[in-house]
Amino acid sequence: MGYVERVLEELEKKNPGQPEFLEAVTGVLNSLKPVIEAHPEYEKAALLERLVEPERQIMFKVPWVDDNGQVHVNRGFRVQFNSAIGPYKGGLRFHPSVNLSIIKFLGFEQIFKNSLTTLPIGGAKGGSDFDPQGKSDAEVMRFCQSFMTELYRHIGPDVDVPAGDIGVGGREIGYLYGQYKRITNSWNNGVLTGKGMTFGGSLIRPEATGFGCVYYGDEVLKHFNESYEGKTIVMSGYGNVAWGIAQKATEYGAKVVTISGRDGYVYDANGINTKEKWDFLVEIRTKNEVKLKDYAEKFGAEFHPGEKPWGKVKADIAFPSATQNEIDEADAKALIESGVKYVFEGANMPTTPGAQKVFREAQVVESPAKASNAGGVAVSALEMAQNSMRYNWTAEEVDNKLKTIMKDIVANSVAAAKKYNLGYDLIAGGNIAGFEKVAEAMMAQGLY
Ligand SMILES: NC(=O)C1=CN([C@@H]2O[C@H](COP(=O)(O)OP(=O)(O)OC[C@H]3O[C@@H](n4cnc5c(N)ncnc54)[C@H](OP(=O)(O)O)[C@@H]3O)[C@@H](O)[C@H]2O)C=CC1
Ligand SMILES: O=C(O)CCC(=O)C(=O)O
Repeated sequence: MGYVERVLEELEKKNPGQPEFLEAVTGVLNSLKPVIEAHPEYEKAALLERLVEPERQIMFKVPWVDDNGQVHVNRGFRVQFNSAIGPYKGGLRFHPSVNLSIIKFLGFEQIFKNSLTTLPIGGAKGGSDFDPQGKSDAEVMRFCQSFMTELYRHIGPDVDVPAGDIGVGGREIGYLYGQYKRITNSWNNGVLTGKGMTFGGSLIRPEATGFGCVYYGDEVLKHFNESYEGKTIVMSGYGNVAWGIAQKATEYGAKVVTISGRDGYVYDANGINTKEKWDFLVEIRTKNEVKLKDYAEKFGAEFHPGEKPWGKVKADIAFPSATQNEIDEADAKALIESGVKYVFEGANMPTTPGAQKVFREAQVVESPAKASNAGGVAVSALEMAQNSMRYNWTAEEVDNKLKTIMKDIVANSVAAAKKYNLGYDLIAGGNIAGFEKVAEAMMAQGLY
């Protein structure tokens, strides 16, 4: 049994009931095998064992009161996974499915994603099983205040800098940051990223993950002498990530025809291609009374309740942008039959290992989420830089930096795969390029 297999076996024993975490680690470690073989010193230094164990895992209770005076208790998490290359950095997810396995998988992925950005940020993730959907603003505020009343002692501009993820957008970040400031009596270099533009937020951060994903795809398409012009895109989600993808892909000449949520998907044959439609996505996300089916009614599109968008319409490119494991083997086969040749991942780990195998065998080009959705955290790091400088860059300046970062991520991933004779393998290349920097930093910093 090789080093990687032994580490995976031990990991499985130590982490029962954490399928998402095991899935993420297995995917990464298997693709690192050529690197591990080339570096026998890693085994002696137990580098992989140290890499898969979070530096710190914090779990706490979050009591809050609803509008009727009823008290509820949710569970809060922050997993500070790896600080080898910078302060812990990663989003907070508020969603009923949140548990330790999901936060650990996201935190583990974040280590390599943050490394790929080339910026000095370590990996972390946090969140709660609180569901902001259906809650009033006042309830969301009280929950955020209670959550931060514990979290504040574990974060700081040089320690850990949280941001948003599913269920945590500008509103939640505002409430969390307000409570942080109240408790600490300090602006503390912004502490959270994704803040509002009037209190330290960076221009382009709301769009960054989606824009970055489209920029990443553009580089890949160029490699195959193709472009977005005239292509049809199927996409899941309608949130922060999907919103940015719809805008930028439209600007690049493609037509995005689907959005989706927990309750089904919408097919808009005319394309999700106007400011009015993009603004409506924000309304679905932020207003309890507006739902996906209202989009269909308002814009003359089709709503398909209870269904996923995969393989239902002819398309060239898929951007899964909702949640983990949302494309399984059957979905992958359906996507291939519908004509899809490229899958650019907006969501974290949206394809199951079985789906990845199907894509690989059919020579569908797939990006790993940690590379193609790194634009969000990259602009978060630019927000940290602007906050430290007490200065704001223009939207154009931030967007240009984002484009360069995404271009470099593709180039570095391709080069890493080439170095190990793996061909044009964006998944292995992304994992290897992200890992190499972290491994070097861990080896240089001694045992910790
Ligand atoms: N925000 C960011 O900057 C970044 C986000 N990501 C990843 O992108 C993905 C989307 O995040 P984001 O756009 O920020 O989140 P949002 O909360 O803004 O949107 C989430 C979207 O996903 C859908 N969704 C959530 N859970 C499910 C589910 N179980 N089944 C089907 N649809 C679901 C939501 O629909 P509904 O409301 O109906 O559930 C909604 O459309 C996540 O994987 C996140 O980790 C990655 C990098 C950065
Ligand atoms: O902006 C950030 O710090 C984190 C974004 C995020 O959660 C992610 O990249 O998955």
